[in-house]
Amino acid sequence: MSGPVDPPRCPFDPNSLSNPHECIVSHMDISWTVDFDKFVIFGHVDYTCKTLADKVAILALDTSFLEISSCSAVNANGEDRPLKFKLFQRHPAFGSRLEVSLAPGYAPSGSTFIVRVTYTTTDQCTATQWLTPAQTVGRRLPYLFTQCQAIHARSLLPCQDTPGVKASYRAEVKVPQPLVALMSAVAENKPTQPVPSASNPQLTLSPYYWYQQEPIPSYLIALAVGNLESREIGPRSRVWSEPEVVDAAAYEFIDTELFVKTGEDLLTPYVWGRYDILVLPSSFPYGGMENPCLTFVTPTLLAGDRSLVDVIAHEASHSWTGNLVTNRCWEDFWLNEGFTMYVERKIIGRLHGEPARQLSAIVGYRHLKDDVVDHFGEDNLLTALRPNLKDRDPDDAFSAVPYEKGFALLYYLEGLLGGSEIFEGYVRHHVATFAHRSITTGDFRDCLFAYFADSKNLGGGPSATEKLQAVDWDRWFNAPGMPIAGGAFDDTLAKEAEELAKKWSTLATGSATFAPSPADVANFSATQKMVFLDAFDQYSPLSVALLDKMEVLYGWTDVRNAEIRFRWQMLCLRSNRPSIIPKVVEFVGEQGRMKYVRPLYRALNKAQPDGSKVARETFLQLKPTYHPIAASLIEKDLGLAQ
Ligand SMILES: CC/C=C\C/C=C\C[C@@H](O)/C=C/C=C/C=C\[C@@H](O)CCCC(=O)O
Ligand SMILES: [Zn+2]
Repeated sequence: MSGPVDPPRCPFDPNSLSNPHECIVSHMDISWTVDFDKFVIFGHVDYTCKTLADKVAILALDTSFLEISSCSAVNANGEDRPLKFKLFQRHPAFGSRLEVSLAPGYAPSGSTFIVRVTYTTTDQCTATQWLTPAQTVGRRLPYLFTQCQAIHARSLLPCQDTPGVKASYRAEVKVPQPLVALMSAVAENKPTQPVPSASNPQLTLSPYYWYQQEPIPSYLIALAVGNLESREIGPRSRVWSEPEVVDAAAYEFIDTELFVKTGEDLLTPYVWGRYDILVLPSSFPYGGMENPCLTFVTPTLLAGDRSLVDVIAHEASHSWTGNLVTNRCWEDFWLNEGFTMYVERKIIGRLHGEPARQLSAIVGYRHLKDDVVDHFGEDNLLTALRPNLKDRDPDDAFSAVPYEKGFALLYYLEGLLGGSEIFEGYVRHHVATFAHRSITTGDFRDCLFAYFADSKNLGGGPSATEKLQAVDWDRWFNAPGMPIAGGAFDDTLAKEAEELAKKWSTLATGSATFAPSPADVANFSATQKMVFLDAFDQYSPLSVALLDKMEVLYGWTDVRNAEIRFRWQMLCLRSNRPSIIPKVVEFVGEQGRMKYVRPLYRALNKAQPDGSKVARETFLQLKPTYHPIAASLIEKDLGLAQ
C-alpha cells in the first residue's frame, strides 16, 4: 500500500481513479469462484487493453477493499509473466487506485495486450450482499447478489469504474451445488463439468458461463447466486426468483414483452437478446436495477394485482437510455434517468393513454418536491440537474432530481418544440445517434440543436432554433431547486383524488359537511390512491382522530401495495399517530428498499414523543440485514455516521 491519499483521477470522471484516457479496457474475461464459507469471491480477470498514447507506463484500475494477489501479462499462448503493481492508499470515497506497471516499450500507442489481475473480495466490499439461509424466502440455502451502480463495481473486480468506458465481458463462475448463478449477460451453451471444491471437500462446484457481447459500463456488471428457478413470461423473457415466489412473480410481470416491444416501436431494435427479470430477496436496496439482459427488482413490486409494474417499463426503457446511451460520468446521471423517465412515460401513454402518462408525471413531480424542498433544501447544490460530484460519493447525491427534473426538462422541450409526437422523433434520433456511446450533457444539447435546426416553425412564432437559443440552459443544468418550468400536467385522472384530499382537510377545520365512506376510493386506481395520499402534503397535518377514521373507512394499513403502504405510514408519522409506529417498524424490517426505508427512518426519527429512540434502536437491530449501501446511508440519515 503506497502513494498519496489524493491519487490521480480520470480526466473526464471525478469519481474514478483509473486512466482510460491513456490505456482503455475493451473486454474482460472473468474467472470467479464464489465461496459461501468465507463470504468471498476469488479468481482473476483478464483485461484486453489498448494504449491511446505513446510511452504509457501503467494501467490504472479502480479497486475498493479488494486484496490483490498478483498482476501479470498474458501472451497469445495464454502464458503469463509477472508485472509489478502498486495499490494506493485508500481514498475514503473512491477506494484504492491499482497501478499495474507495463514493461518499458511494451505498449506503444495503439497496441493491444492482455493484463491479468488475481484477487479476492473481502467482507468490506460494498457491491456484494451475502445472505444467510434465514434471510432468504426458502430459509434453506444462502444467497449472494451484487449492486454496482454507481461506483461499487470496483469492490467486485478491479476495473475502469467509470460509465465513460464500455467493455464486453465473458465470465466463468463456479458456485456450490445446488446454487444457480445468473449474470447481466446471455448464458453460453457449454458442457458444464462439476468440479470438487479445493477448500471444502463436502462441496461440488458447478460452473456457469456468460457472455455480454455488447460493450457495457462497469456499473452494469451483475451477479446473483442462490436457489433460483424460472418461468417463461415472453418470447425473450423469463422471470427468476426463489421457487417460493416464482409463480407470483410470473403473474405480476406477465406484460413484460409489451414494454420491451413498445420500447422498440418508439426507439430502435432491442440489441440485448434476452430481457429476463430476477426478483431478489427483500433487502435489495432499489426498486429495480437495469442490469442488461437481466433486470434486478425488489420483491416489493409483487403487489398481487400488477399495480406496480411501471418499474418494469422503467427498467426496460433503460435498455436504450442508460445501457445503450450512457452518461459519461455520474454528474450527467440525468441523461440516464431523465430520458428513461421520459421513455417510461411514453410507454405508459401508448399502453394506457395520455391521461395515464400525465398522472404518472404528477406523481413524479410530487416526489421531486419531497426531495428538493423537504429533504435536500432548495438551495442545496446537489439538487442541480448537473451537480458537482468532485470528492463526493455519488450515493450521497442520489435523489429524485436526475429522474424528475430531467423528465421536467424533456417535457418542457417537448412542449416548446411542437409536442409529443415531434419530440418522440427527436428521442429516437438521440438514441440512434449515441447508441453504444457514453455522452455528456453538452453532447445532448448539441444533438438537440442540430436535430431541430431545419425545423423552421413548430406551432407558430419563432423558429425552433430561436426557441432553443432562448432556453436558460445554465439555470436548467446548474441552478439548485425545483425546475424553472413544468409541473403543469393534465389532471383528468388526478382531480378526483386531489378533491377528496381537500374534503378531508376541510373536515379538520370542522367546517365541512362531507361524510366520508369506503365508496370514496373504491374505484380509484392504485396511482390515484397515491395521488390522494400525496395531496395532504399541502395541508396541515390531519388529527390522529381523523386518521383513525380514515383507517376504518379506507383500510390503508394492511394494503399490500408498497407505494400506498409507504405513503400512509408517512402521513401518519407526520401527525405523530402512535398506532402506526409498530407498523413502520414492521415495514422497515421486512424489506430494505431505500425509497421506503430512508424516508420512513427519517420521519420516525422526527416523530414525537420518542420516535428518535425507536428509529435508532430499530436501525441498530436491523442493520445486519440491510444491504451495505442502504445501511451506510440510513446511518448518515439518522446522524449515526458522517
Ligand atoms: C444527481 C445525482 C448524482 C449522482 C447519482 C449517481 C448515481 C446514483 C447512484 O448512487 C446509484 C443509483 C442506483 C439506482 C438504481 C435504481 C434506481 O433507479 C431505483 C430508484 C428508486 C427505487 O425505485 O427504489
Ligand atoms: Zn432508472
